[in-house]
Amino acid sequence: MISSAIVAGVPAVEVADLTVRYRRRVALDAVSMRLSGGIVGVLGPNGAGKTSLLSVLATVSRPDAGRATVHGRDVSSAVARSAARELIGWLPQRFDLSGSMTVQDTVAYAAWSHGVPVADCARAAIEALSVVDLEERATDRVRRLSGGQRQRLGLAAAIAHEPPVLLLDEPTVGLDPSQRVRLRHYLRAISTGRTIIVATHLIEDGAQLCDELVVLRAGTVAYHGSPQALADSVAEEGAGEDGSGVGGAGAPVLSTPLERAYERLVGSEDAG
Ligand SMILES: Nc1ncnc2c1ncn2[C@@H]1O[C@H](COP(=O)(O)OP(=O)(O)OP(=O)(O)O)[C@@H](O)[C@H]1O
Repeated sequence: MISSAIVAGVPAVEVADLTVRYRRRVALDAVSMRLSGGIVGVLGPNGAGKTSLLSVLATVSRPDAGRATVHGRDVSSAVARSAARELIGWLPQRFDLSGSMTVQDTVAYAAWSHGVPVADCARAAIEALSVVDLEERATDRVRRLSGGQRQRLGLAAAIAHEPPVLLLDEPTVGLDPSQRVRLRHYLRAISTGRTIIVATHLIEDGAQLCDELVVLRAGTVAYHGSPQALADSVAEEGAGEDGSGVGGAGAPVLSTPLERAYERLVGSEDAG
């Protein structure tokens, strides 16, 4: 499905003046961006608008104004939405899995619900499970998996129909450090030819996983560019420091230029 969806010159994701409101609260305020390939980290503190952005792209919610397209398909138009859905893999922040289903059936069902022919679903499930090293658990009931394994199962379910665009909302939350490293490794392994958008409040994800960063602050784009360029924006100012941190007594220790640049953009509320 990846290659057939990609049209030369059409960005994988395009968002123009996207606005999302919840009553009077503005969650996204005329946000615009174009994304084409690689792993994009959408960073920002709590309430910055990350989930609101991903929910619109995932066709889960509709914007109040503006437009969003995935490989040219308008995700907010009733007509184009179902076509867009087949191009998108979506791993929400919280998801329910039936504990009584087997691991393989869970992924096969996800594949079928995204347009994979019934005859191909079992194979698609095993392929997706092998990406996240869960193929040996294929016949186990979901209830027997650990939290980290469930997260990997969620990822397998999101990629089983081989979507060109993956939307992952806080995929590393709740994982221990070694599981976070493992999940990032899986994401890197499947990133070729895809656009993977990872909403996270962990600057560590941005530094270790992402090719590109979009930093949201109060529903607006505070930064869009490479992690390196963001880090460079404060690196020179840090000359003379030993790199061990900033701030006085009681201030958080921010040890890398990227952390310091991010902190400068979003304030001390959440530096990862
Ligand atoms: N269903 C809702 N009803 C009312 N307000 C909401 C709703 N969902 C989100 N909001 C508000 O919209 C703003 C953006 O929320 P959103 O969940 O998109 O941010 P976020 O960056 O994903 O935050 P977090 O890191 O906490 O998940 C916040 O002020 C939030 O309180």
